[in-house]
Amino acid sequence: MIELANVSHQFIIGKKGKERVVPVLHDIDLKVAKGEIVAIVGRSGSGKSTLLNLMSGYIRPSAGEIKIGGRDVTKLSEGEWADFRLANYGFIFQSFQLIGSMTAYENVELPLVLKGITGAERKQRVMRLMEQIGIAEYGGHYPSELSGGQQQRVSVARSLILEPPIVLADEPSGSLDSENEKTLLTMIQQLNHEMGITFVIITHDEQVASIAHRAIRLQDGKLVHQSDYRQVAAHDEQHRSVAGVDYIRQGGERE
Ligand SMILES: Nc1ncnc2c1ncn2[C@@H]1O[C@H](COP(=O)(O)OP(=O)(O)OP(=O)(O)O)[C@@H](O)[C@H]1O
Repeated sequence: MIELANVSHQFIIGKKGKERVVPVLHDIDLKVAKGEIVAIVGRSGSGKSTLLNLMSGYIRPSAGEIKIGGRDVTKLSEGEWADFRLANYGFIFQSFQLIGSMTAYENVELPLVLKGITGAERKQRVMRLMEQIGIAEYGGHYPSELSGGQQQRVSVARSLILEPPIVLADEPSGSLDSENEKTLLTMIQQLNHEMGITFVIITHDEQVASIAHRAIRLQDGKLVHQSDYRQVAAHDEQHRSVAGVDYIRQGGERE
C-alpha cells in the first residue's frame, strides 16, 4: 500500500549565499501493507513528521522513490498531489484542525463539498457517519462548544467521510485525557478491523503504539527498529476491506 525505497531527505536552510544543508532522513526502506496499523515512534527531532509529510506529498524526497497503491508518486505535480490526497488519505491531527466558524456537521461535510458531491447525498453520508462515530447530537455545535474528545471525534469523522483507504495521524491523542485517548484508540482499532483502513500513526505514547501491528522506530533520521505487535494475514485484510465497504454502504448493518 505504501512503499518507500531508499528515501532520504534534507532541508536547505539559511539566507541565500549562506545556505546550510540539514540532513533529516537517511535511506529509509519501509513497506506498509493494506490493512496494517503502523506506529512511527522516536524522539523529538528524529524525523517522524518529515516522514509523514513525504508520504502525503507535502514535501518531496531529496532521493529515493515513494509508491502509494503501486503508483509512483514521487513526481506528481502539486495539483495531482491535491487530487491524490483527497482520494487516498484522511488526516487526523493532535490539534484537531477543525474550522472554528463551521459547525461540527459542516466540518465533516467539507471534504464532500470540495469533491462536488450533491446536497442530498452529502446529508445522508454525513448523518450516517456522525451516528456511527457517536457525534450526531453535536452536529449543530461549533468546535469551541465541544470537549477535546468530541472535537477529535469530529475530526476523525471528517478524515473518514470520503472513505479513504489510508489515514495518517500525527499524535492523534496528544491533546486528549486518558479516557478520551482510550475511546479514540478503540475507534481506530474498530475502523481498521471493520473497514480495512490502513493507519500510519506518529506517536510518543506507548499506549498508542501498543494498538499498532508494527512500531517503527526512527533515530536521528534512520530506521533502527521494527517490531511486530500482531500478524496481519493477507486474506483477512481482503475480507475486512470488502466487509468494511459493505458496512458503510449498508448504514452499519454488518453480516
Ligand atoms: N521545514 C523545515 N526546514 C528545516 N528543517 C526542518 C524543517 N522541518 C523539520 N526540520 C528539521 O528536521 C528535523 C526533524 O524534524 P521532524 O519535525 O520531522 O521531527 P519529529 O520527529 O516529528 O519531531 P517532534 O516529535 O518534535 O514533532 C528537525 O531537526 C527539524 O528541525
